[in-house]
Amino acid sequence: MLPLHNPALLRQQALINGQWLDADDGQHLAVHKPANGELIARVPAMGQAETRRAITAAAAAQAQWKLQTGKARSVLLRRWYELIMANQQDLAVILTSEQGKPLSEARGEIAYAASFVDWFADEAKRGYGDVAPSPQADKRIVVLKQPVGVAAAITPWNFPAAMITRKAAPAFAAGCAMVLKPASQTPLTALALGWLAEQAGFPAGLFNVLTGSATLIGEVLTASPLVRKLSFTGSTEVGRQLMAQSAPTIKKLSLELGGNAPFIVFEDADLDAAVEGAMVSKFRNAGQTCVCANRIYVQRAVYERFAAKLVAAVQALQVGDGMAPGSTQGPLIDARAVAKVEEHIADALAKGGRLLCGGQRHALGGSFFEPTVIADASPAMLFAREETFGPLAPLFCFDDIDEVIRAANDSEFGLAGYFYSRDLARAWQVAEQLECGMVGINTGLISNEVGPFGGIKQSGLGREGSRYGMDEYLESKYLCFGGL
Ligand SMILES: NC(=O)C1=CN([C@@H]2O[C@H](COP(=O)(O)OP(=O)(O)OC[C@H]3O[C@@H](n4cnc5c(N)ncnc54)[C@H](OP(=O)(O)O)[C@@H]3O)[C@@H](O)[C@H]2O)C=CC1
Ligand SMILES: O=C(O)CCCC(=O)O
Repeated sequence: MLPLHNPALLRQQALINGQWLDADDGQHLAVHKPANGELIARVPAMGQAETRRAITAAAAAQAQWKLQTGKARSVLLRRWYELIMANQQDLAVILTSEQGKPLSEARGEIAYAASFVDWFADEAKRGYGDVAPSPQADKRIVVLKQPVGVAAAITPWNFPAAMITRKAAPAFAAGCAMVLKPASQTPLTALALGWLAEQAGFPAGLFNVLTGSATLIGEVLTASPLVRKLSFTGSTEVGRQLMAQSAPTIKKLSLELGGNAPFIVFEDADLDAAVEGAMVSKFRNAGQTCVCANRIYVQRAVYERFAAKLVAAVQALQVGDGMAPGSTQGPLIDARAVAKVEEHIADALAKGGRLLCGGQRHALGGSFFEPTVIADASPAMLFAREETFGPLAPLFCFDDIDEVIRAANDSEFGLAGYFYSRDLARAWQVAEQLECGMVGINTGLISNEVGPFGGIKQSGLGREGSRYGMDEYLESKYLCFGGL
């Protein structure tokens, strides 16, 4: 039993058209605690028929929802926000139990998730169009913003709350309905958010949460002509596949995919601040974040000093069950994640990497892993190309700015990049030249509801959060008034 003030938040049925349901065939998925493998709950393994019903319900709900004023939609979103924050502790307990991150981080994620609902409760009132000056005297040109229709969302396990609200809140604000398929490892936070939306007064069918087979649900969502928008956060491989599956129905797409963020420390940087930034960027959520620093480049003059300071900070991390007081790094999500970190470490050590700390599975067993730092990293190593998605910080050494920019941009990914420098001219130069959608300058934490989150190259399409986030759920309709 989870220690919840409100046990009703622990839902073990899926939400379709305002009803809490089991799968048609009664099949379930088990949800386990990554910290110790304990069974927490079972959720329905929904399939194709249930997905079709959810889409039909969403289409019916959307036909009414789009007629509401932005102000009316804003009121419901604000209620949802308030309920999420009122239940912050319970939601964090559910999140930590199924995902593993420390409870303090989970509380932070719930507040972060809620911030998108708060933000888009305001934006709901601002679906402005345009009036363009006409090139002909007898015409007037007006652009209306209209909701795209039914939106589907497929979300990952690493941020089980925030990746949902970052999609759902702008969708509802814009006048769309949603069918959500959360990650199978973390469905409970999603279902709890669905229940709170219901408590907030969302009409039946507006927000449907389907747990179950990714391929079966994904196939129906992408094939359906009623679904006009798909927003996905997850691996580049699955994103590419969903993009192909969405091609026959030409859906509007938002894809927030993998990253391989460079984190650059110039010799004029405030080294203590850079270490602090590297810690938050690299080790937040045990390194399982798409915007995590994956390659840390340090200028030669400060390389060893930075390395020593980073190792001291890493050795102060407390690995443990996320529910245990004082834990600052929980377990990795599963054995596959541990195997990937091990593969990257073994590869680096075989190619001349120098292990400064960590490097092993943690004595706690299961999927706990020691936070690790490897020096003398080189471009031949796997982490130079692939995201590790774990608590491994590789340190590359560089001499000059052109060399480091070339190295940083030598990636198929382009999500986030970070650098530390006190030189203003250099800051502009590097910020402009890094090939990525987001740049942290003298900070390792760029995520908030106000900044546009998203990548370039194979890191994806579109932007989430911010004043741009609602555009992803809106179409522009051009009206040409003639004969005036
Ligand atoms: N950009 C990011 O934020 C994330 C990046 N990743 C990267 O991806 C790697 C693998 O993680 P993983 O969890 O496997 O990521 P996936 O991309 O496989 O999973 C993300 C979501 O997509 C769903 N999904 C998986 N396959 C399909 C499919 N064929 N059709 C429709 N939906 C699908 C998953 O469902 P289900 O859980 O049911 O399989 C989940 O809801 C990580 O190591 C990391 O490198 C992972 C998560 C987030
Ligand atoms: O890793 C991700 O999938 C999303 C990034 C979390 C954040 O918003 O910072």
